[in-house]
Amino acid sequence: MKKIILLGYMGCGKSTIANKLSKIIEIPFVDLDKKIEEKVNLSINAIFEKHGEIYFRKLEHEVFVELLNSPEQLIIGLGGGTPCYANNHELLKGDNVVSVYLKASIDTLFNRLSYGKSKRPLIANKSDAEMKEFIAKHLFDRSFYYNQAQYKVIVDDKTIDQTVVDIVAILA
Ligand SMILES: Nc1ncnc2c1ncn2[C@@H]1O[C@H](COP(=O)(O)OP(=O)(O)OP(=O)(O)O)[C@@H](O)[C@H]1O
Ligand SMILES: O=C(O)C1=C[C@@H](O)[C@@H](O)[C@H](O)C1
Ligand SMILES: [Mg+2]
Repeated sequence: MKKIILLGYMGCGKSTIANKLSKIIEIPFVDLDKKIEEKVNLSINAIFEKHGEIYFRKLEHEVFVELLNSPEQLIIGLGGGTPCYANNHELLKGDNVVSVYLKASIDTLFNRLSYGKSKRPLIANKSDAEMKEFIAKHLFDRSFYYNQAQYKVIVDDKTIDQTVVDIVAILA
């Protein structure tokens, strides 16, 4: 059974969209960030603080591969950086997955990330101007990896339901 993978920059809506999609198509949703937190019993913030980003990226790769190898059909919501490390982008192209990039503009990401940024260690301490500049550069650097997904859905100006409908159409 194919795994459905949702990917994209922090705040593009992976968790929100995957939760809704999961209810509609009745396939369980696993959030990779949550799975990592459960595995080591630490928040993502604490993992970055205590062990650093390199440790986090190794763990992220391990947990991603474990999920891909699990026997159940799953929707997997990746972390914002997952495709960009440890050759994880190669795993987006396999026959055993359907991968969907939720593509959001810099403005959409900035608006969505302005709420609750303290939980996202990469932007937690940035001012609004710094954050916008950071998102623009970071998104540019990451786009190559995100574009390795098999499908792309533009999420700007769409409601959660509209984006879910677009993904259901891809899966049909
Ligand atoms: N149309 C929309 N589609 C998806 N999310 C939306 C939409 N409008 C607003 N949001 C909000 O955007 C915010 C970011 O969404 P979410 O946390 O699902 O992103 P994410 O991609 O999982 O981020 P992260 O990579 O940090 O886990 C949430 O507060 C969500 O409610
Ligand atoms: O974009 C990123 O690199 C990250 C996104 C989050 O989902 C978490 O996986 C973590 O905060 C790193
Ligand atoms: Mg999320």
